[in-house]
Amino acid sequence: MNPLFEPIIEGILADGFGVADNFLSPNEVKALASQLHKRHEAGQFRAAGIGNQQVMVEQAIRGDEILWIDEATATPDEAAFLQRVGEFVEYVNQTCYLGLREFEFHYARYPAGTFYKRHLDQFRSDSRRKLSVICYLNTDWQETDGGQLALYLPAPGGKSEQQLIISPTGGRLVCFESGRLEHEVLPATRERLSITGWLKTI
Ligand SMILES: O=C(O)CCC(=O)C(=O)O
Ligand SMILES: [Fe+2]
Repeated sequence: MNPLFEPIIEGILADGFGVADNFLSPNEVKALASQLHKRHEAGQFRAAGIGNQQVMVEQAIRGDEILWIDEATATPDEAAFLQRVGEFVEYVNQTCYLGLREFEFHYARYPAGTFYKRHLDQFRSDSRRKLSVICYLNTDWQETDGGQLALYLPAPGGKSEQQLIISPTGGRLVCFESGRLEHEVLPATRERLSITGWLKTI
């Protein structure tokens, strides 16, 4: 049993989502946030898209900028992050038989005031996306900073759905079934940083 990964798996099996508060250490959070900022200052980020919409339409839906993390150009800290994700994938495959084969991750930077409206992560009809993973890189995040992840949990038996609110606290990892849980990023009053990705089948 892996004490870091097991609670995430148990959460996914029981509730459709799992949370681990110390997936990254405070030092790892700081190192990755600083590399995110360096890459952002170097002009490597692009406005995130949602398909073939116009930019104005897209900004009304999501306001983050992203940069895909490429193994070939990864810094040692980024490589260490991907390595831990790889170990998690292996663990999921041993315990859940989801048949995960690949993963893809990007940095996301939400400038103050931006958000991502309610959506499902398989919107591009990429049904290979099985699990969505988000890891937050925010040091000293306060309740009043906003920017929470809202998960919409379908209630069984036609009862009304439940909204679950999760703060983007540094080091915290959230994982949920991509095709099942609608979710939303609420507006934040300060810059909000994360690494987001998908664990996929072939
Ligand atoms: O950053 C988050 O909390 C969620 C991001 C998200 O939903 C996405 O990138 O698809
Ligand atoms: Fe999403």
